[in-house]
Amino acid sequence: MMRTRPLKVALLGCGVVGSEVARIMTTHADDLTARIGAPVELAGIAVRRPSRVRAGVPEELITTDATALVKRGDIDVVVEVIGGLEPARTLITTAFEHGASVVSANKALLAEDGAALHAAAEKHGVDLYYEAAVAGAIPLVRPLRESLAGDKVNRVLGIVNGTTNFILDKMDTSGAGYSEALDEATALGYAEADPTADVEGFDAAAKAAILAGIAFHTRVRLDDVHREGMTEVTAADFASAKQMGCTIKLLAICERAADGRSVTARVHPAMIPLTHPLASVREAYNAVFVEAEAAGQLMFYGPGAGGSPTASAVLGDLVAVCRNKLAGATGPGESAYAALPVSPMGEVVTRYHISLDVADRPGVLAQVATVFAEHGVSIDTVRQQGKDGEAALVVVTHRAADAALSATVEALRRLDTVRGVASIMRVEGE
Ligand SMILES: NC(=O)c1ccc[n+]([C@@H]2O[C@H](COP(=O)([O-])OP(=O)(O)OC[C@H]3O[C@@H](n4cnc5c(N)ncnc54)[C@H](O)[C@@H]3O)[C@@H](O)[C@H]2O)c1
Ligand SMILES: N[C@@H](CCO)C(=O)O
Ligand code: NA
Repeated sequence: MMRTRPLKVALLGCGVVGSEVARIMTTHADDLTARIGAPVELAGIAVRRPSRVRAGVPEELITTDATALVKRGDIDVVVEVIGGLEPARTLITTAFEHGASVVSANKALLAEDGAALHAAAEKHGVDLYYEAAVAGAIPLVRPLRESLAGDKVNRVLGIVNGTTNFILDKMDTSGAGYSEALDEATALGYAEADPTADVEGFDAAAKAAILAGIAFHTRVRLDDVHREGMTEVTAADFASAKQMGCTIKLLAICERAADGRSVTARVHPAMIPLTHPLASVREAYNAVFVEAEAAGQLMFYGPGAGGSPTASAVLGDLVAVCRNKLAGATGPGESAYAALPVSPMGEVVTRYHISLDVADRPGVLAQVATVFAEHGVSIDTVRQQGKDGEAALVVVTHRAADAALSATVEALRRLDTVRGVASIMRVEGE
């Protein structure tokens, strides 16, 4: 039966995502009402700069006092699309204290403080939903939290940052250098004025922390995620990748250890074979593989950023939390009962592609091979190309602990016959 008293929604932030949320709430009001079972009313929109013209956004709803809006007492749901840690954290907590459920797109905050926010939501009997925080429009948080709640997820591997995928794709397909590709990403509106969070891997690491936490029923924070950005990937790395039948992607990888007793989460550039489905994820798209014991391998693909796709995920959450409100219930909260330790990067088992500039004389290859053997790292392939008394030596290893692989590289750097390490890249997806 349809309820006539509307559910009241407060929107915090009216930028790229918020303005699309307001637009869709207005244009699709009838459908949203039918799907929820009650009308939803945009009761207020908190902004920082009220003078900015926002096409289609009802002017009378605009306020600069976000705190007063969430404290009003008649708000059923707060949609937080401001971003950053503060004031978002305090506003969300205040919303819970005043009985409102919260829908947020804020991966930085959730990766930093998810546990405390979930606890606060639970204490006040309200929901905290955040599908938009990971991979934009792609349904991933709720499939992991709900659809796969009966399975055992062993691995989540994917491209979760659109800006960096766009840059790497340009470098691969057009031979552009990093800064040229970044300029194009900025001109097209993918990269922000300060692209640090994207290119240094912070954005992807926050998403990896959220995904690992849900997938492994374990608390994983941003600090637990090993993070390497993509600013040092060069055209030479792409040339090496091509020779191996690979491309380079910035990957987020969350894994359960083989013995099941610990987990790892990491973000770094890696070579993947061109035959791997992630290799064909182009431009600013995202794609995530989930490997679960019973389900096998699942792939989620789609637009991971942008106002309208991200608003789609926010609206999906809004419908869900409104339905819960009407039912007098809440959806699933934090599930961290497994409490598995998060192992450091050194314990991750992976493969390296190492390109060395060496002296081209007898015994050098044997010397290099000895360093690998001394660190217990087994070599898969070696390729050598000589020119003018120097040679480029490309070694691809078998799987070994990351600590042993990086110690091998350090020892190689100390050899007189090794003139330089031209590129080191992990190899994934095989
Ligand atoms: N843009 C995307 O593609 C995308 C995708 C997924 C998730 N997100 C997340 O969505 C959130 C919003 O992102 P965005 O791209 O819309 O950012 P944005 O910068 O375009 O919008 C944020 C808005 O919040 C306003 N704001 C700042 N402080 C405020 C305050 N105290 N009160 C009210 N308003 C305030 C800003 O003026 C700005 O207009 C972030 O958490 C972001 O990580 C964005
Ligand atoms: N800056 C992010 C936005 C989506 O979280 C990206 O490029 O993917
Ligand atoms: Na999503």
